[in-house]
Amino acid sequence: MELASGYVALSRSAGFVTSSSSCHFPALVSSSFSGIFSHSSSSSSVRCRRNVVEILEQRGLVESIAGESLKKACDEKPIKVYCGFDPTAESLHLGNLLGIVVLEWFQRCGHETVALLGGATGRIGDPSGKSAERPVMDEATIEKNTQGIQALLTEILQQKAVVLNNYDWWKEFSLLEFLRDVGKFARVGTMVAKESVKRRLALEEGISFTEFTYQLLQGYDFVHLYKSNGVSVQIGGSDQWGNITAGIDLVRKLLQRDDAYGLTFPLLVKSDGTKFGKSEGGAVWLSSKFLSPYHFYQHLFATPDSDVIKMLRMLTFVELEEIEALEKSMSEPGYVANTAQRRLAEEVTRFVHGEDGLEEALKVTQALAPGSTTTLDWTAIEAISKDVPSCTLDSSIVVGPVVDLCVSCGLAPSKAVARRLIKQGGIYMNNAKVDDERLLVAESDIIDGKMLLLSAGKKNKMVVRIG
Ligand SMILES: Nc1ncnc2c1ncn2[C@@H]1O[C@H](COP(=O)(O)OP(=O)(O)OP(=O)(O)O)[C@@H](O)[C@H]1O
Ligand SMILES: N[C@@H](Cc1ccc(O)cc1)C(=O)O
Repeated sequence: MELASGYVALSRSAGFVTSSSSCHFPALVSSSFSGIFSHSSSSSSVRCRRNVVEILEQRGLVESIAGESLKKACDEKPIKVYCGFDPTAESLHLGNLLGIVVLEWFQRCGHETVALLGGATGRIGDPSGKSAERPVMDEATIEKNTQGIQALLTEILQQKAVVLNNYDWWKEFSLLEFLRDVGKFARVGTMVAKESVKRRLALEEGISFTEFTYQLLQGYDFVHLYKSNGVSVQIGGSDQWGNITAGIDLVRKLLQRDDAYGLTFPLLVKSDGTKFGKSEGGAVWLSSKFLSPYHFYQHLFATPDSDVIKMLRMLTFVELEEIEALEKSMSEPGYVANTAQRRLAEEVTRFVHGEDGLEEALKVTQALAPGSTTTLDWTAIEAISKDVPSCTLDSSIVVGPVVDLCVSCGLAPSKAVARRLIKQGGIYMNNAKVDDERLLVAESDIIDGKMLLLSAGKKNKMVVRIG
């Protein structure tokens, strides 16, 4: 593992550090940080008085630490920590959520956080963890992606984090200034030895000068944030180690300060060992524009038993004792299947999509459960319509024989099939079984005059909107 010279990499595994409940930064408790050291009413959102690094270690959220005294520094006074996000897509995904969760832990322990948008670095492309050059993004895409990610970070972190964009300082930095003020302090030998560069140099394609310089851009961000915002800690996924230590080196050389630290967390992987990302397809997007809260909830609900406890530790703020009790109960008789998954899905959906998003996810889950008889209202159907096929029909077509409607909305290929399905008890309107093939759909069946839900069998659904 590469090290920023003079720094120690402390690899941790989850769960072996004993907890300390001593109160930190006592002088601040009663003033600007009042309220931080208390338990909130919900057991799932605990404001803690413990050392944030210890908490992260116990939850399996520490891969390596650069800087022996980080833990002590976190005890002494509130510090500022940052995590960067390059705008490589319009939304972040479940893997990126770890960085947000770690920032939130720092917040909850009384520290301050900065979420950095990589408006500049996104134009260069981080070679970390990549086996080929990143495609150059056009300005419009970078702008759209930056806005999408900014909105997401602000929403999830509820305006508690300061959100900055590194384009704001890079756009005014001339090449000459960069080479003289930053480049002069960077050693090519150290840069070439970074894992991200070594791996690419070993391949035929090699690495462009542009991506080779990426570590200096991220490194200088740390210098800038240290100088102008007092940020002394950078966090990131384990693949960010080289960039983070590059920043610590630059802080030492440019600012003659040795109190900059780094902390990396392990990459979140699926049960098959592949990482939650966006290249491998099926990204679990955090933005509801790309994945509805219902589908997001369902992804988490589908976590296998073998991973659910680890995910609860890493992705939620549920207390460890509660998670341990849940783990124990899973092997006991009487355990209701998926209790742990339900808790995971609820907690993470609430964190990402808020109470309203969770409510929507639960409503749709309930309404779409095979054979559900949930009474539907307009908001439930509206929520469902994001997740099941829908069509728009004139009310004159909707009102009339249900058999006709089954055909006109595309749920059944013919009236004969629709009749047979009704005889078999397989057609539902607004989750109520249709038991007479002669049934006429009335105006009153159209919920709020806007839509109705038809189902054929347990899984085939169609939202019919009135156009
Ligand atoms: N599964 C993950 N677990 C933890 N952190 C992750 C995960 N995936 C990405 N990250 C963090 O988010 C940063 C940005 O991710 P990056 O854009 O490099 O790749 P990605 O979004 O995972 O996409 P891809 O799937 O294309 O590799 C990474 O450097 C990494 O630190
Ligand atoms: N390199 C990080 C993003 C980042 C950008 C700038 C920074 O200063 C820090 C982090 C990534 O790929 O996700």
